[in-house]
Amino acid sequence: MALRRFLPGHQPRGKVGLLLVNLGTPDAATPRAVRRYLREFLWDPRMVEIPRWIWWLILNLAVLPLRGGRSAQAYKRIWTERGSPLMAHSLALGAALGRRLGPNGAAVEVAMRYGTPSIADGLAQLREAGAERLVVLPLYPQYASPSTATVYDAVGAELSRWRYVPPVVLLGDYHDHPAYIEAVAASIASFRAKHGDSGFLLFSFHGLPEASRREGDPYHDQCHRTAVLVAQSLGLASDQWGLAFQSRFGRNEWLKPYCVEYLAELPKRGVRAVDMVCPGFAVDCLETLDEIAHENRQVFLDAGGETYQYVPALNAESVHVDLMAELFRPFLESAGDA
Ligand SMILES: C=CC1=C(C)c2cc3[nH]c(cc4nc(cc5[nH]c(cc1n2)c(C)c5CCC(=O)O)C(CCC(=O)O)=C4C)c(C)c3C=C
Ligand SMILES: [Fe+2]
Ligand SMILES: [Fe+2]
Repeated sequence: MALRRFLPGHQPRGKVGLLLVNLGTPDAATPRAVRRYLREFLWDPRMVEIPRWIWWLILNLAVLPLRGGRSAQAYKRIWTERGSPLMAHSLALGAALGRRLGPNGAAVEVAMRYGTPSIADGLAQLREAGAERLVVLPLYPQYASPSTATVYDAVGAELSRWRYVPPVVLLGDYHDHPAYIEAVAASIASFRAKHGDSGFLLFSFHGLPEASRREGDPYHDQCHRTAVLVAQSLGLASDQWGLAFQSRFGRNEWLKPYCVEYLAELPKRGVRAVDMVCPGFAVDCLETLDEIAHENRQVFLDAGGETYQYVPALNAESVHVDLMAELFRPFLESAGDA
């Protein structure tokens, strides 16, 4: 699909519609709702790149029956009065950004790549709000095909059904954007000022199959770059921080080191206290609140660790709203609004 883009030096004026897109999450912490969510999410060809018929069999005969119940238990542990944390934090971030940028002539909507509110709904809401230009931001600081690019697929598929497609900008990663690095560093510094500094900071990023790195996905390198820049900004020496990848899925090799193995090794190196941070997750979700803050804590303590703290994601904190506003600023300015 050819998207009409804003042209340099020829920016159309008028209201801009900003769409924040996150992954999606089950609408209840029940095996049925979790299976429905996983079926849509894991059937995306960018998620699992093996022949479709083989994957169909594995997904429907093994993954969904086995994982539905287990994941539902995990979701139950983190569920809130406002539903799934990923949804609650994403909506709160979108609302706060809307309050911040509304006076600049921007409408803000939040959509999920899988489930609801859908990308189709989000784009339609922006059109209803009178947006004459659209800017889409996948809420993933580091680019990966199964996270960032699949958002582009879905936006393109929806707009291919529109008669009039306004100018659209698809934003990419912001893994080394100074405002992002500053926001992550500030959030770690303020957490440590409040709760104490464990002396070692472990950055944990969602994993990807190792094959995707060989095939040119920049995700691995972008995660490293983010961690180096944040560590530099905090003035950390090389023995005061590390990087690992979590959430391995299936039996194939994924990006290494694996977070659980890294944590189990740390006490053997004499590191018995660790602060965990997951800057690849814009908002807290199952992967941070359950896997990192809960399950991996036990891994570290069982291996001889003593202190384990999790630094929350940026969520809807004002530092995150500032960051989002900064990423969108060039598009507001182009309309003479900011
Ligand atoms: C099938 C393999 C998976 C790939 C590849 C993958 C990439 C990927 N995912 C995120 C962000 C999130 N993933 C989340 C959950 C999650 N991810 C997978 C699998 C792959 N992800 C599964 C099976 C699950 C569900 C968890 C479970 O059942 O145990 C989440 C949290 C969702 C929530 O509801 O809270 C996020 C966020 C990225 C950024 C990414 C590529 C880099
Ligand atoms: Fe994932
Ligand atoms: Fe996980």
